[in-house]
Amino acid sequence: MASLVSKGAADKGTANTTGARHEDDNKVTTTPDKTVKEIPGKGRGLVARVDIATGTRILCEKPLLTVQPMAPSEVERAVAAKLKLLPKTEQRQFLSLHNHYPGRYPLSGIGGVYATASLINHSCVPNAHHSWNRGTGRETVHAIRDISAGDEITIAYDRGGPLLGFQCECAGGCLFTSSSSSAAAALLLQASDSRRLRLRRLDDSTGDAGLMARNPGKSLRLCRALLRDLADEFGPGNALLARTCYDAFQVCVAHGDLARAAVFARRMYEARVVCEGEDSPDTQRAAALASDPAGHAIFKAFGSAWQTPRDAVRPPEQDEARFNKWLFQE
Ligand SMILES: C[S@@+](CC[C@H](N)C(=O)[O-])C[C@H]1O[C@@H](n2cnc3c(N)ncnc32)[C@H](O)[C@@H]1O
Repeated sequence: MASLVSKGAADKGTANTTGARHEDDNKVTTTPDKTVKEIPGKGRGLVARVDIATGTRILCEKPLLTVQPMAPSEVERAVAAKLKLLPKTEQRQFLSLHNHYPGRYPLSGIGGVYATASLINHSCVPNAHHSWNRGTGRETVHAIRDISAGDEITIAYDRGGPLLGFQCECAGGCLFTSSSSSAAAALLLQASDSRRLRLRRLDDSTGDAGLMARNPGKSLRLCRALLRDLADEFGPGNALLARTCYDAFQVCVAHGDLARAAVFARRMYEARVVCEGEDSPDTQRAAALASDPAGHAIFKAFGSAWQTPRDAVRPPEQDEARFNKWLFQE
């Protein structure tokens, strides 16, 4: 979409892997920009060999194999059958991946089955984001922070906590918790911890359709608080940020406010470009909504009390304080 400022993979050039070359085309885990290394406490991990700028596509990979959804007891058999059909090198790659349930499910305990993406370890403060591109049928990994040569490339497996199923050794918040004794680190941790608690609470309430209908002003204020915390905690390109922009978009569009809805859709687009790339269906949908917010199914669903045209006059975006006052109706 020409009118939007692209900050994504297509424009970034420091690392040499781009969407143009698919990783599965050569099935190597060491490329000019990244390699596999032993990481203390985590097994193998993926490490950058060059500086990688935010928004760069690090990986674009087809699964080694896929199985249709079925009962858990049948998955083991289906995986075994598919595995037999793969070339020997790929069978070996598959079997070398980490198994979460080695005794019980020797094959299906190996979760995501990608030759390279499956080697990326978790961090509570990740520098990359992984997502499934349903349009191309590939898993993509994008840098969501600038990554320096020698840094481990990490993703967030989930929202952290006990669900991970292993003792997290990442250099993010949880490391501070377990081993840091410095006062500065303790302060950082405290700020980050309370932000994360707030994040979870806010995240649970921002998508509440009842609140959007009854009290859109409050809904928007919750989105504002969440967006601020998300940017502080995870940087500019994260999927939660895109989702929160979508919540704010919905609040506005459901009450007929196309001017603000268009701004939130554009921000959602910008966040998605960074973490998923231009070819992601969700990025493309965000771009379409930014051009035509009224095309959304819930346009004016809760009335038209906030009605504005898409191109209504607004403060200049460079004047951040004034612009945000307008955007969040403060
Ligand atoms: C998808 S695999 C990642 C590659 C794995 N390190 C390997 O050598 O195959 C996931 C497993 O890696 C390990 N792991 C990933 N992130 C970790 C972390 N932050 N701390 C400790 N172990 C981690 C855990 O054993 C986890 O079950």
